[in-house]
Amino acid sequence: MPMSSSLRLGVNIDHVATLRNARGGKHPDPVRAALEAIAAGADGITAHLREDRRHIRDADMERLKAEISKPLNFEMAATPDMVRIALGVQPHAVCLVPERREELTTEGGLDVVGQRESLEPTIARFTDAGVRVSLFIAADPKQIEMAAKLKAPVIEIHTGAWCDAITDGELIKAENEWQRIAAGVKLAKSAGLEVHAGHGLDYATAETIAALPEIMELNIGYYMIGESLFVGLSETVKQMRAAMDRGVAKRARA
Ligand SMILES: CC(=O)[C@@H](O)[C@H](O)COP(=O)(O)O
Ligand SMILES: NCC(=O)COP(=O)(O)O
Repeated sequence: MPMSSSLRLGVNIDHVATLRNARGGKHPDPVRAALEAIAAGADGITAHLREDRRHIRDADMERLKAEISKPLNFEMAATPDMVRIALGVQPHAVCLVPERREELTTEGGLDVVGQRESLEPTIARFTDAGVRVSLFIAADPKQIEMAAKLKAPVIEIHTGAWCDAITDGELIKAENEWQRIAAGVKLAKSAGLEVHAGHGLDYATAETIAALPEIMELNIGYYMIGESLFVGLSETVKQMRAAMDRGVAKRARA
């Protein structure tokens, strides 16, 4: 079995839809991208149905559910309308994320401490419907402890601040963010949570974070879709998988 079998790669195809929507037509098709990513070795597909529908649309989610052979991770804000849509699609999992309409991208983690009362029944509804719930949170001990109390089986740690600090050359900030992530994933695992991570990852950061033995899944999109313009999506999936393998190999030596 390849080393990376313990670390799943979820490919986020949102930004194929961004490109499609730029001309209002059907090309490029995010479902075709999902099928190609799976053929190249992705373990699952992630797609974010934003309230403003800036990229993925309702019909994309329905087609993804019908056409892909691997688990669909449906990212969404925990609003009543989105809960209704997701329950209709019946994905393998939902990942509850914060959303602000004016943001360029998902800027931070969900405040599960502040939103405890509204999240509790939402998590229960999905759990009762057989849909796994993941909470997209910062690597903050209070948020992680609350996620465990809310009985969500999975958390996804928001890696955006760490990745941005690296890109911006802010080395002290990057190191602080990394220490927070490394401590957070340990705490989460010890609290019984399955730990995923994602946002802003590229080959180098995916390799680094893959070395943390607590992490079971990485969800990666924007960088991969960008890279695929140059080398194709299949090759990008293979290169990302190779980067993750290199990280997982470091687990064994740690
Ligand atoms: C929640 C998350 O990290 C991804 O869905 C990411 O947000 C990709 O979509 P956007 O670029 O629209 O934020
Ligand atoms: N949940 C994170 C995700 O799906 C991908 O984020 P990004 O790689 O597009 O930033």
